[in-house]
Amino acid sequence: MGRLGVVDPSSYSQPDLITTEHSALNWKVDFGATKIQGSVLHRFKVLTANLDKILLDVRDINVTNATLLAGGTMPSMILGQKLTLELPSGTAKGSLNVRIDYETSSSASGLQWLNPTQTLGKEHPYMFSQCQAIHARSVIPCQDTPAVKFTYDATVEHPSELTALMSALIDKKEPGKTLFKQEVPIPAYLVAIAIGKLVSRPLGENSSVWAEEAIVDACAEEFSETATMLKTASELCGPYVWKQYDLLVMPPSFPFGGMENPCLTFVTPTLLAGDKSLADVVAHEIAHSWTGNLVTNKNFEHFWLNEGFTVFVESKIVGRMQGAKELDFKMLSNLTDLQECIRTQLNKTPELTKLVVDLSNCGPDDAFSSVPYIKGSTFLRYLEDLFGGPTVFEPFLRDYLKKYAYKSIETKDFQSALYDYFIDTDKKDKLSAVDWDLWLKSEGMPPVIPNFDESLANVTKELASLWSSKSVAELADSAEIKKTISIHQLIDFLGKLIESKDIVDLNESKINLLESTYNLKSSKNAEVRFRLNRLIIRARLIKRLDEILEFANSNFRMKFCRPIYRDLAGWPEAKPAAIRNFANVKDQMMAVCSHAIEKDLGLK
Ligand SMILES: CC/C=C\C/C=C\C[C@@H](O)/C=C/C=C/C=C\[C@@H](O)CCCC(=O)O
Ligand SMILES: [Zn+2]
Repeated sequence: MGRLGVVDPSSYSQPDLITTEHSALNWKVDFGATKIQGSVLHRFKVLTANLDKILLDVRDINVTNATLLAGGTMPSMILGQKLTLELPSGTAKGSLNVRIDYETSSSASGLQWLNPTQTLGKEHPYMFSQCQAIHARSVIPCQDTPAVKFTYDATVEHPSELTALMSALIDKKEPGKTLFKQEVPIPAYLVAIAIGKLVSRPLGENSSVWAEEAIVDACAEEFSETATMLKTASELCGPYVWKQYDLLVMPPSFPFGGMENPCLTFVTPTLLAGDKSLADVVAHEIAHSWTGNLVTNKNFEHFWLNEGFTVFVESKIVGRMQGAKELDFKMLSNLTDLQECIRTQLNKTPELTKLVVDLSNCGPDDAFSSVPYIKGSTFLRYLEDLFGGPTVFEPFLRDYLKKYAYKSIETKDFQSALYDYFIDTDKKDKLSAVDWDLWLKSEGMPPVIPNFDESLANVTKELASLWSSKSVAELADSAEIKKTISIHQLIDFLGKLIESKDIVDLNESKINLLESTYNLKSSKNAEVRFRLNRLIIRARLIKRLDEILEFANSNFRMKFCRPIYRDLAGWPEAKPAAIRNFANVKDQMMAVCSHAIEKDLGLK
């Protein structure tokens, strides 16, 4: 790929020379052709005199016409990975409007189209977008870089029996046409749309949950803590500027746990555990309303500024609601997952275990892992402890968020915020204690593990060591395994067991004992089912392969299906069936997911 731009290696669009201020979208959503047809009218601000061309990011977009509205001649276009709009010589600094007529491809990487049979209601089609990191360019010819933030409005024509939602406020609703407005500037990756047979239930004053009718009441119950989470987050981070906070519970093919689309978080239905135990993903997405959506990474090399901060705030929300021990347990549990990710997903690309990565020759989707999330939040907790704990660090966090709200920043901006805040205080000696290079540039696990409260994690550590070191007969006699543990401890314990180097007697009887001891067979919790399936694979129980594949087909959240396929790829007896299964279902996956699994299965 090479280093394309100084500001963002993943974009052609030269945000140092020109920036988008506002985009007006006019879309006809064609479910028959699985395409969006229409136009975008960009209002650009030209930052340099005599700019000769505008470069926009595009992927699989068919541009039919482009018009410079503010004088000048018709630009010519060269389509490819970049759309070049040539400007008349002598173009001055200032405002410039360009309208582009276009249609998306039916295989646009940022869109998914479901036919009625793939929905719960089975009667109506559904479509949705997922633009992070750089898929907005398959939906809109645009400056697809988080260095550029713009407001947008949209007029969307769609089948009148369906509801259209966007990452914006609804401005007007007519039969078959919905108008939207996002008045807070956002990066292109936060433009989002979903259209389906959707209904809503209220969650709070400015908050509702949307889903298909069959599950909407269960969703309202599962996410009933949303308003409390929002309030807690605002107390921590400052005023909530987006006016509305809605959740949309997506079809199972949604590839992520949640996506922080402004005004309308998208969440996976795999959070519906029936006991609110997985609702911390909502706390995470709410936290993004500040960390990520208001203060945004300038490019995806600094993704930890979005995700590390978000996990840090998420864990504080959880801590405020469930107590300090739960907070620390969550941070420690995350470290178990990070260990697994470094050992498996990133074992051939250790450079991607750095907090700040080099994306000159790597697409953001390929670099994605839990490192920015967990190493990033561990770094912030380390800094919090170093500077004197939450009473000192939380006021700094608010100051940082206020200082960079509405901006796009790099890691050095965070460094300077920390220096500016503490340099004239009695904490200034702590600034020189931070080994920035060690934290930002070294590979592997975090260089320092903070002093977390280990009381909840010790229980799971002991259980994992018991289950890995004892035989089935010894375990059956042990009183230890009969002790009650929380659902979060169960998830963490299973994760630790997966991470155990040796598991004595890992066979059918041990899996049976595990299942009966913790009622795993009846568990609706996707995190539990995911880990259990991985243990069944590790136990090489070939007769349970159908069950494993059934789980892999029940949702296409990459966090779950990728490790399952990776594990199956390492099991020669099961690999052919895994490949066959993948071939049967891959068309139901988003491109980001099917491409990743092709790699996991060694098909690419
Ligand atoms: C260092 C990595 C650089 C760039 C990666 C950025 C984006 C990659 C892309 O694949 C999109 C990611 C979107 C993530 C959305 C939500 C996550 O928080 C979900 C985490 C996993 C899960 O819970 O399912
Ligand atoms: Zn996130």
